[in-house]
Amino acid sequence: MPVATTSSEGYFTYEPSSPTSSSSSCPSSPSSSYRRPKTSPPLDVCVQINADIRANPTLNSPYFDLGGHIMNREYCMQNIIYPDETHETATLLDVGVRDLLPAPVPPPVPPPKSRTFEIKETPQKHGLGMFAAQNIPAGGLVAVEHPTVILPYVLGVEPDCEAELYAELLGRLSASTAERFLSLANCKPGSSLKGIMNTNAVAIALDVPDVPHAELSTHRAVFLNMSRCNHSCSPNAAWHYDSPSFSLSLEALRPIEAGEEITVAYITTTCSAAERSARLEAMYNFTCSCTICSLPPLALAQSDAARAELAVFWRHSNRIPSFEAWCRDPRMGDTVLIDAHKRALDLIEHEGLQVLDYGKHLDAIAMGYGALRNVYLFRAWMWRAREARPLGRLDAARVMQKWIREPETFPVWGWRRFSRGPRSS
Ligand SMILES: C[S@@+](CC[C@H](N)C(=O)[O-])C[C@H]1O[C@@H](n2cnc3c(N)ncnc32)[C@H](O)[C@@H]1O
Repeated sequence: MPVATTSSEGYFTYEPSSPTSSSSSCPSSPSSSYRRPKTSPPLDVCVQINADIRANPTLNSPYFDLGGHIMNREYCMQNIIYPDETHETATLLDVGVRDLLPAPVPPPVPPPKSRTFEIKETPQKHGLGMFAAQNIPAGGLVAVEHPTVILPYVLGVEPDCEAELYAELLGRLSASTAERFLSLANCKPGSSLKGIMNTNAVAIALDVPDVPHAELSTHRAVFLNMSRCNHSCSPNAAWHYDSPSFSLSLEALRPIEAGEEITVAYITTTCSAAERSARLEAMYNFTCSCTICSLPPLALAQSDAARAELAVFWRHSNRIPSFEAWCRDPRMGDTVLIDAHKRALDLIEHEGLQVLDYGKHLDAIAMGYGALRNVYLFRAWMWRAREARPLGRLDAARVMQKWIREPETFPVWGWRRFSRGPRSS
């Protein structure tokens, strides 16, 4: 069993303990576990990390307290063994999280039947990237993959310990997998394994125990293929993590042509180009040269304005009424809600931001026409909403198909009773 060395300085120590010290429900290799520190980090470290974590909406942890958090951690390293043994995952997890991993790990979502992507050099010298090997329709599955390495979002150890833990984690992978891992990009050359982890990590949510000072559900996962996706501020694909099958899927947000680069968004795409640039520089050490960021100044300012408008779309309850309020209120125009969603769709399509609630706007427009009992437009927009569903979601597609055939079975059919609009049924 690999044994980690003990750090004598700093606010954390970790020591190997018996591999049988905690039971695992997950099929796995022997584990090594590390107890947590006896002391808290310096106050300034706590204050900074607490502020960052509390302010990060993705982490959903507004009361995060680093001191309490790390005192309650007991990390363990363990490999996940898959039924078909075609993949390996080395994990560094809090034992409470490890015990909640799916057992047995099911196979991932079935991968596409034919080769959908290839990894090759990008013409813009962004290193390697993922490219479509065939035409992929909107909602199509590009790839599906188990993670190779998983670790907590916040690893409460001092830098020396961290480097040792990463090295040990890598040592748990086979030589060929470790070699592929080491060939991944590193945006902070010189920072070795930590740099590779941070450059390539995808945030995934794992189940965490419901206890005080629980581990954050957000974890960092590195993938050998998916982590090759480069960033775009108008991405044509998005990652989806499926917790039960322990796999990450990559789905097309709009049609992708054979040979086109497959891109995802590393950061929030609705902030201004200047903000995006600052974040990408700080986190990934590159200047974005995507089609949007390369626009001339006037067009870039218009893009910023469009994105700012989209960012607050759902927050403007005074400007955009709720569906129920619109259905009840005869003083509101028949198309006020529909027009607002159509405007958002136009902005999304212009900006290439299908990553933002594209399907939700289509659903809302179809719902609006359903409430107005406009059979023709209801069918047309429900068709578009159905087409925008990821291809694998067969249940949703079937239900929508039924509504298209029999509009009066749509749950909110005719809810806006005082409509003066066209009524075709
Ligand atoms: C997760 S890796 C992506 C794959 C990487 N290109 C490779 O060769 O493995 C992230 C790194 O790719 C590069 N990169 C990604 N998107 C980029 C973009 N839009 N413009 C320039 N470089 C980019 C940056 O060096 C970044 O640190």
